[in-house]
Amino acid sequence: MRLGVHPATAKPCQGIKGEAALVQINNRLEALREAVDALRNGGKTLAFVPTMGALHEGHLTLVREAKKLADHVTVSIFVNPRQFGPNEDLDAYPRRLAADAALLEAEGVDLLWAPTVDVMYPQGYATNISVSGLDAVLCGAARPGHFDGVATVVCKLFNQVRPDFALFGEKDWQQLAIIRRMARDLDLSQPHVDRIIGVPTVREADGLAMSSRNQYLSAEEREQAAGLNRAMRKAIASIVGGSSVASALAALNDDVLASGFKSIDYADLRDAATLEELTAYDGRDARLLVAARIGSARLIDNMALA
Ligand SMILES: Nc1ncnc2c1ncn2[C@@H]1O[C@H](COP(=O)(O)OP(=O)(O)OP(=O)(O)O)[C@@H](O)[C@H]1O
Ligand SMILES: CC(C)(CO)[C@@H](O)C(=O)[O-]
Ligand code: BAL
Repeated sequence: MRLGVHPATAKPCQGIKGEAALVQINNRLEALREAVDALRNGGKTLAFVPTMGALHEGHLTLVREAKKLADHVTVSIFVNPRQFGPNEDLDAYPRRLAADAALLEAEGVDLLWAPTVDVMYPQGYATNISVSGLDAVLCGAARPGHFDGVATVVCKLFNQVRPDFALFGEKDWQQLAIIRRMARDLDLSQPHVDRIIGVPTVREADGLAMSSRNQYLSAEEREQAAGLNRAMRKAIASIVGGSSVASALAALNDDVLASGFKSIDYADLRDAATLEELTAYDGRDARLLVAARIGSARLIDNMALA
């Protein structure tokens, strides 16, 4: 297969076997618009998977689900500076556009949008989207401004790509809740909030949630990192089995630290939709959400209670 890289034009090209190749647009918004119009021609539907690249099976699962939902699939790769804090890993974040494009082409993705920072935030850019309330807890508390950056870039990406469906991983549960809230509050129609689809977390064989940031782990840390999900499953079993939430979370803290993590940002039981903190489990749709640091990585995970 051969990639069709078209920074300045939106015309699809043919792969060497005659199949439509991935069209990659690195820059021009006008070219993106033309490519999107071409895909939508004749009433065809479009599903969109926004990413920051360094693609793994979690991302590719979103792509495969997207293909089931719509005629065409667009993926974006953009490491969004506005969602990184001043001391976070913006510079270290893995970037490997060519390898990512090859993976997407092999999955039959139609269009890859990989804008530069200047295209996304040109000189004079001044607008911020803030989803208040949902962004004050969990990762929002630990990473001030992070979800403003996410909401802002996702809103821009939605306007650029104008998809019928957008797919996000449940691994980033709070992000998904915030994006749905934004889509509802702003009356977005492309996509409509009901077409923002959450895809269950894809895990390694030992339970670790796949994440681009797992690459920061040494071999020893990678083994230890499995302790996070193990401790979560134990805590869930103990809450569902009747233990108090406080005692289950205290044991989870101990277990996660004992497995090699150096600190825990949060470990909470929360209402799955409102993210309200739950001090007792009353049978509602609840999630256990955890963020913890190991080596130079900050890993997150969440699971349903039932
Ligand atoms: N293990 C996974 N299972 C399902 N979806 C995932 C998984 N990992 C990431 N995603 C989803 O892929 C999309 C793009 O995520 P992103 O590019 O930030 O990757 P990531 O692996 O989450 O990276 P990070 O290390 O920044 O958390 C998001 O919707 C995210 O929730
Ligand atoms: C949704 C997203 C692509 C916005 O930059 C990012 O937060 C991510 O990859 O989860
Ligand atoms: N997948 C979450 C993006 C971030 O941590 O910035």
